[in-house]
Amino acid sequence: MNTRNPQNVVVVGGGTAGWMTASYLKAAFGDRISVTLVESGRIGTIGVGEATFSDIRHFFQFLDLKEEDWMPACNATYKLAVRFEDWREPGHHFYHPFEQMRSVGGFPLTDWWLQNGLTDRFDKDCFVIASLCDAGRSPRHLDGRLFEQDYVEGGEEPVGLTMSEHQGKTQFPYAYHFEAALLAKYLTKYSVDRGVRHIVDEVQDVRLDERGWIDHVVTKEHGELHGDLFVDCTGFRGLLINKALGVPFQSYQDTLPNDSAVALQVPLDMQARGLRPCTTATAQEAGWIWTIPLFGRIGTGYVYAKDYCSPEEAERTLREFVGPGAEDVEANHIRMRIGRSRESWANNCVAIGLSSGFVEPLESTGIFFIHHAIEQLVKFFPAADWHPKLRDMYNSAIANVMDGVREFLVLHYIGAKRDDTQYWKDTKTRAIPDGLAERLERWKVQLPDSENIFPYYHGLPPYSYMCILLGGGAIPLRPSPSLALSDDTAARKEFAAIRDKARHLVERLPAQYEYHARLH
Ligand SMILES: Cc1cc2nc3c(=O)[nH]c(=O)nc-3n(C[C@H](O)[C@H](O)[C@H](O)COP(=O)(O)OP(=O)(O)OC[C@H]3O[C@@H](n4cnc5c(N)ncnc54)[C@H](O)[C@@H]3O)c2cc1C
Ligand SMILES: N[C@@H](Cc1c[nH]c2cc(Cl)ccc12)C(=O)O
Repeated sequence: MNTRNPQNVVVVGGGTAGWMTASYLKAAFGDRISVTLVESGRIGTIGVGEATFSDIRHFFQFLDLKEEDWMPACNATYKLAVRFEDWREPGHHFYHPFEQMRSVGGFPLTDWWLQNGLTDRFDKDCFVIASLCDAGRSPRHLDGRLFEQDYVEGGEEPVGLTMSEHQGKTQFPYAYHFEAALLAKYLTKYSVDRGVRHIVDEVQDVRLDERGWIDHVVTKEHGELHGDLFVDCTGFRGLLINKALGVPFQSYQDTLPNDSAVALQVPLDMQARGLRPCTTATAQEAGWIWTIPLFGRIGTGYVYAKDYCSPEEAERTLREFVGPGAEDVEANHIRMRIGRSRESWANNCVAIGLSSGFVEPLESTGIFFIHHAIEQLVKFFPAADWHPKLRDMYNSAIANVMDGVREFLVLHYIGAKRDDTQYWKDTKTRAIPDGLAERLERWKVQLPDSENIFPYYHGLPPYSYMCILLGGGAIPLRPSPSLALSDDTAARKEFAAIRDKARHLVERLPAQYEYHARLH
């Protein structure tokens, strides 16, 4: 048995994963551990404009960072939803918002909507946020007050819980868009100020001891770096976990074929164009394009499967989609490794970020995976005996989160009615993950609920599944038969209350640009 006190942590990699890990570990354990972060000055990071889950606010709270400090430093904006365009048919859009589903008489409002909705827009009938997004509103008034929701700011939200403990309690109404490279820079200062040793150098070799545990890494200019716990944040390379320790990578490519992306950062006049308070995912012939509105620019990119589209074609499509403004901007072509390392923690190495795993950025889950992994690392942090059960529980939690998200993403493709190209036709006949086929049959007669979705914590509540099913339009759905026999007065009242509230808020809330122009 190993008896190495895991107090000296070496983080290899200085992307979002590396700096989020270093800063969080310091915030959690202070000077009771030492943290060294080594990052290459030559090998770049995957720093595109990024979108998050709302849970990321717990990360910032844990580090005691305030929106007014970190947001301007990272060109950050609020994200109220993901807007899906053209997934059902050209010109159609729907939202997946950060807003809890109301229920009436024990049935979700979407069930009542299937029975007898006010309009043909489930999202506008059931969520206030859909109207705020269509109208480009900010979730805060100019004096900083959050618009009134089931989540009441300054209320009773417990602090110090992990994301999984928060799930299902309240739903915070927004997440963020920010520039990942700027956040990494911001967290570098935070970490170094709190004692993280920062080394800019390249790791050239990883030396194992006789049991196959990492003894030290060898750098080009700083010699050997010894540690007890090594965190692999080297991105798609997986330098420690895959290359040195030989942990196999399990691809998700059979069910999620998108393996490439081309990205652009386009400076735009937001004052003239306005600022959408959501991420947009626009379906394309061989994938989809993300549009992430940052303050002063948009981050945009085409995610596609190279079996169906060449990089040149993808770049051309993206540039046409963006229109004027991107002519002088250089495109960043990225090959994505889709899937996960079979184990993210092996011996004394924990992989966090892209080295642990990645699914395409369709629901902005990359940073959520990182945040979740760090919380789990703190929860299962080893003692001197490195009890293998702690490692096993960590590995199960990470595998479940990724496998669950994979299912949710696959649903986007089989649930989308679009089938006008070979790419979209093939989305309807491709293999799907074990378990999903059976769940789909259930959802056709009963909308997703906590009992019939992927059975382990993976960040997504049942209502998220409802949005994708109702918005995509390919899967035939029906209301619970019981509703036809029930009095729908209360449901009608709820639909009317949502419509009135949305109208009231659209009139009173400032435009997203106006709010952010004050903040920045
Ligand atoms: C196209 C695309 C779009 C995405 N969009 C989103 C999104 O909207 N929302 C979201 O949450 N996530 C998104 N992600 C995921 C997100 O970008 C990553 O999860 C996040 O940036 C973390 O990356 P990382 O730190 O693991 O790796 P990287 O950013 O690749 O960083 C790797 C680090 O390792 C260092 N390194 C590598 N080798 C060595 C070596 N030998 N020695 C020393 N250092 C080394 C590099 O210098 C670098 O600092 C997206 C990813 C892709 C590919
Ligand atoms: N707990 C996550 C999950 C979530 C709930 N609603 C949404 C909406 C979107 Cl667009 C993504 C993610 C989510 C969270 O609150 O962030």
